Amino acid sequence: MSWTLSPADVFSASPVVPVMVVEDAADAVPLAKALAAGGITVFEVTLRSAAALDAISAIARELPEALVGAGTVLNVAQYDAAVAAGAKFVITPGFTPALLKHAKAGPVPLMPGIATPSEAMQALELGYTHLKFFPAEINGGAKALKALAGPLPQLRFCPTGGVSAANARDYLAVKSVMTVGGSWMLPAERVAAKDWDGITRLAADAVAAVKG
Ligand SMILES: O=C(O)C(=O)C[C@H](O)[C@H](O)COP(=O)(O)O
Repeated sequence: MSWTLSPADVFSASPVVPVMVVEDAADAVPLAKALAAGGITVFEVTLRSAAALDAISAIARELPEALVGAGTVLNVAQYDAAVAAGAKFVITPGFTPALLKHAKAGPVPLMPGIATPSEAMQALELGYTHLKFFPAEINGGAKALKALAGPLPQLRFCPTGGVSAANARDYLAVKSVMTVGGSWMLPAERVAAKDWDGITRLAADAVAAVKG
């Protein structure tokens, strides 16, 4: 692999990764700046909106010291598009062998989503050790992840999906968990209202919550 960054660099850059859905590309930079003011400088922009690639480009350009990545990447074309837009890492909800083989030869790290031991083993077999546990809470939460990670100590995880200020520390207490992902610090209604100060407060609260 000739990735410019290691997955460990990404997972260790912040104890919490905000999962962003950006509907209007003009919101991308103010939203990223609001999160940065709250102490979070790693961003996962999901490719679930038409504005996502423009949002990634804008954040990469305006906040060069931050780490902006793409989420919800489902196939090789989206991996390539995310890289072209300036994504420094890629996260997926699940994986296909084709996508993992493609990303291995690509320039930026990919962290595949898994939910079962067999999926974790397949990802490991394909050379991937830093994985997203998704959807985390509905699959049994921190207890389930601890049990899953037990026989796979070489793996590291970012649980995402249902993570909140209330349970983030339970996940981070699991030895294999390096960071958690979630959208709780940027509720859609606050983004729609351009309540950047409110989002800064929620981001600061999230950082305080994960640190305990
Ligand atoms: O699209 C992806 O790749 C995802 O990561 C799915 C969800 O957007 C995150 O899991 C956030 O989930 P919540 O924090 O529960 O809102």
